[in-house]
Amino acid sequence: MELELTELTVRIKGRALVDRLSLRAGAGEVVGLVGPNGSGKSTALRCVYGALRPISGTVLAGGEDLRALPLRERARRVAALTQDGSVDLDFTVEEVVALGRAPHQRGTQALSVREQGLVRAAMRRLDLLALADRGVLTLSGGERQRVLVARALVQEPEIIVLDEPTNHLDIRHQIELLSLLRGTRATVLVVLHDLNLAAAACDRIGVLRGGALVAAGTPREVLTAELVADVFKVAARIVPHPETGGPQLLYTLNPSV
Ligand SMILES: Nc1ncnc2c1ncn2[C@@H]1O[C@H](COP(=O)(O)OP(=O)(O)OP(=O)(O)O)[C@@H](O)[C@H]1O
Repeated sequence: MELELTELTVRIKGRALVDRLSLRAGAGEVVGLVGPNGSGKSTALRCVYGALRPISGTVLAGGEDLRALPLRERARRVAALTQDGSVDLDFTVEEVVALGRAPHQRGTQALSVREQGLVRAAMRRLDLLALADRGVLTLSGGERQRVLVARALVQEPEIIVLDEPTNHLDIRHQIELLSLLRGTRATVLVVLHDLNLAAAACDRIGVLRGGALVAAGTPREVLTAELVADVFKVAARIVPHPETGGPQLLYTLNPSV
């Protein structure tokens, strides 16, 4: 399902945190949102999953204004993995993953056999089967993050938005998560800080600075040494990945900082 942000603006106390942002993710595309700290990435995502109301602009999912949809319908279409997606109650891993079915259920009905299969499959994909009966409050940060990703998959959304989902994950699980996002049929909008992972995982990338989109296109079009120096204030050499040909950034530490 296509996701389209049009002229999205969020203003707080006269300051535009997001400034006329227009960005489109075609059905099944993985689109990355990158930018320095405070550039408005999380704020833009909050508008998509409905936690924040922009002062102007629209978020269309499959051509329909998300804000006009009933909450349940919105939850069926869009799954969000947020920065503040903590789990406060001491449910087990399996119970939290199963909560992903909530938007599809009526009342307190038990999960169907198919739904139980979805929960098991998501736990398997996120390497959680061995933790199924553990209380989520006892998990490490990375394990908990994987539980939240599994819950989002179980929701079977058309669109997944994720705010720095690789936070807390070791390198194996970062790569597995991004591979999984590439493998899902859902449309993905993902905020990433690691530009090399963004280059590898995304069909297209949007770059935010001061709330405004300053570049958008394929990783190869967007991730140039000039843009990285201009937006991130970092000198990087861009080399082609030996297997994929995609851009990879090499940095040199600056000992005088
Ligand atoms: N409720 C608020 N009131 C005032 N300023 C806010 C509020 N929420 C966010 N901001 C400011 O808006 C700007 C954008 O914040 P946002 O969290 O969207 O940035 P980000 O690009 O996701 O940053 P990071 O990479 O650090 O996660 C920041 O300067 C932030 O301090």
